[in-house]
Amino acid sequence: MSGDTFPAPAKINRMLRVVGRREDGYHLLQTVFQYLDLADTLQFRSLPAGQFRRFPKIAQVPEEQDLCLRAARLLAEETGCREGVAITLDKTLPMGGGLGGGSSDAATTLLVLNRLWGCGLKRPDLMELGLRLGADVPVFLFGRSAWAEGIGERLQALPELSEPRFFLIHPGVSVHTAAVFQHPRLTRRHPPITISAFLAEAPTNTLEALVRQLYPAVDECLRWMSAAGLHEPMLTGSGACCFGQLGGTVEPEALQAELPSGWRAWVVQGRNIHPLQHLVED
Ligand SMILES: C[C@@](CO)(OP(=O)(O)O)[C@H](O)COP(=O)(O)OP(=O)(O)OC[C@H]1O[C@@H](n2ccc(N)nc2=O)[C@H](O)[C@@H]1O
Ligand SMILES: Nc1ncnc2c1ncn2[C@@H]1O[C@H](COP(=O)(O)OP(=O)(O)O)[C@@H](O)[C@H]1O
Repeated sequence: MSGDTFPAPAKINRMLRVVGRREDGYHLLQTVFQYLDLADTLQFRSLPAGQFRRFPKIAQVPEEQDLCLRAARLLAEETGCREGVAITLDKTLPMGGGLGGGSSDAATTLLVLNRLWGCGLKRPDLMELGLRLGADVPVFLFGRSAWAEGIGERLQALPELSEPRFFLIHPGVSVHTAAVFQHPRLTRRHPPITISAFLAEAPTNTLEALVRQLYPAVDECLRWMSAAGLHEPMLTGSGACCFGQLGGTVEPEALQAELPSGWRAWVVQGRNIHPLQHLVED
C-alpha cells in the first residue's frame, strides 16, 4: 500500500436542516450525505517514529493545522503505534467549498494508516477518532451515503438515494463555516422531518438563505443555475459550492463554455459507496 495513491472523495449535502443547538454551541442537524466521484488524492511514505510531514506546501493550511497530519498523529497517539509518515496531498477540492475536502483527507488518512500500521481499529473506532477532528469526518469513514442527525455523527445508511449526474459550481468565494453557524440571523429551530418526507419532497438547505445574503456570489450562482435549466439547484453544506441535477436538454459542455470568469465547474456523479469502504472491518 505504501506508494499507492488513495482517493479522498467530496461529499454533498442533498438536504440540510438546522434543528437545534447544543450547549457547547454546536448545531444539531438533519442532513443527507452523498459522495461524489470528484476527489483529492493522497500518497503515504513511512518515516521514523514521531515524524509527520505533508507535501506540498499549502499556503492556507500550515502543516500543524493540516487535518491529514492531525489524523495521523491522533491515530499514533491513540494506538501507541511508534510510526511516522510523509503524506503527499494532491488537492482538487476547493477549500471552504462545502465539499468536506479537509474532512475527507483526514478520513482517508485514518483508513489507510490503520491498515499500513496494522493498528487493527474497526469502523466504529475510526469514526469516534474522526469525530474528534471535525463533525464531517465520520461520514467519510461510514462508507455509505447516509441520513445524519446530531452534529452529523449519528448515521444511518440511505441506499435508496438516487445517484444522479450533477453540474457542480464553485463561485470563487470561500465560506467561513463557523461564521455562518454563529451568525445572529441564522434560523436554528426548523422542525425535524422524517426520511420518507425527505424522499417525497423537494430538498432544501436551511443555511442557504443566510449564505446567499452574506455571499452575493453564491446568490448569483444559484440564479445562474436556475436560468440554465439545472434541476433543483442547491447549496452544499455551508457552501460555497452549489450543485444542480443534469438531465433533459441541458448540455454540460455548453454550460462550461458560458461559465462566468472566476467560477469553476465540474460534471460529477453521486455515489452511494465510498471508494475505500473495504479498507476497514465493520
Ligand atoms: C456544514 C457542514 C455540513 O456537512 O459542512 P461544510 O459546509 O463545512 O462542508 C458540516 O456540518 C460542518 O462540518 P465541519 O466542516 O467538519 O465542521 P467543524 O470543523 O466540526 O466545525 C466548524 C465550526 O462550525 C460550527 N458548527 C459545525 C458543525 C455543526 N453541526 N454545528 C456548528 O455549529 C462550529 O462553530 C465549529 O466551530
Ligand atoms: N487537508 C486539508 N485540506 C483542506 N482544508 C484543510 C485541510 N486541513 C485543514 N483544513 C482547513 O479546513 C477548512 C475547511 O476546508 P474543507 O474541508 O475543504 O471545506 P468545507 O468544510 O467547507 O467542506 C479549510 O479552510 C482549511 O483551513
